[in-house]
Amino acid sequence: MRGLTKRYGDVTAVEAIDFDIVGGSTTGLLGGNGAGKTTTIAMLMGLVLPTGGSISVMDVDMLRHRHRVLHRINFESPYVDMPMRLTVSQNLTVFGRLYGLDRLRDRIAEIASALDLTHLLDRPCGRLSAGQKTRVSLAKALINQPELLLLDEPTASLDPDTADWVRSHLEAYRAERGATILLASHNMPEVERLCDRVMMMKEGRIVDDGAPGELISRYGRDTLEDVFLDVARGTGRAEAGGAEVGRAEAGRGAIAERGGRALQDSD
Ligand SMILES: Nc1ncnc2c1ncn2[C@@H]1O[C@H](COP(=O)(O)OP(=O)(O)OP(=O)(O)O)[C@@H](O)[C@H]1O
Repeated sequence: MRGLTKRYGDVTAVEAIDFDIVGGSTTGLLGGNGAGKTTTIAMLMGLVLPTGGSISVMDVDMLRHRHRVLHRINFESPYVDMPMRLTVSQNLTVFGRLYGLDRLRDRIAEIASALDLTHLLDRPCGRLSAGQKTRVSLAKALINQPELLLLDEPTASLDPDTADWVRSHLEAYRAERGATILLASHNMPEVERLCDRVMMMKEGRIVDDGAPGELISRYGRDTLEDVFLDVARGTGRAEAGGAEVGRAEAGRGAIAERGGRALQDSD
């Protein structure tokens, strides 16, 4: 993404953000409510048109030719319901056809088995529990074996056991397929576990960027949750003038530098 901006009338949801994501990595997008995470992901998928800037996914200009790459991408969010009256099987069939998959019956049987959904295939999606719905959403998100998987709070409202199960499945999928994952989450232990790198968003900007361990040490904290609170509240070592320290420690190129500048600007 380069200079990516989204304005809704007077509200600037995302402001001139730039980032690259390395193939095969899992990147976390963190930020408080309204920071711009969902808008960023929606622009990546082409669901929301940016006000300015550019997006390239797997060398395809998403704003001009997204149809060339959408079949290699998928998305999951518990906030997006599947059609309620269709059964699990019907829903997966619809999405599988949208992706133009061959041998769709076999693929549905395979993914249903992997996600423990076989006994639910004939049940309408509106009659599933939250955890079951999440497993169906995940099946939909993986049906085309995406190379880029976009996840918006994939474990929100799940019990700890089901959430752990979903995380393990995501880890296994990434390891097996070498997939690239972008994950917006408010769950810090989840981000620490899954992500190689974290981008911190605040008021539409990326204000810091690094591996979870790097951010924790840069802010002089014990957990990513503490770092999150520092960024959200504008407190802590890096926010209180540590941007230079952050840059020097990071020394990891343009994005970390931009994070530092954004912090200085907001100071
Ligand atoms: N369709 C819309 N029309 C107007 N404003 C919008 C619209 N969608 C989002 N916004 C605004 O854009 C900003 C960013 O919202 P966004 O949903 O991207 O944040 P978020 O980081 O995903 O938040 P959350 O963690 O609460 O889901 C917010 O101020 C929000 O009110």
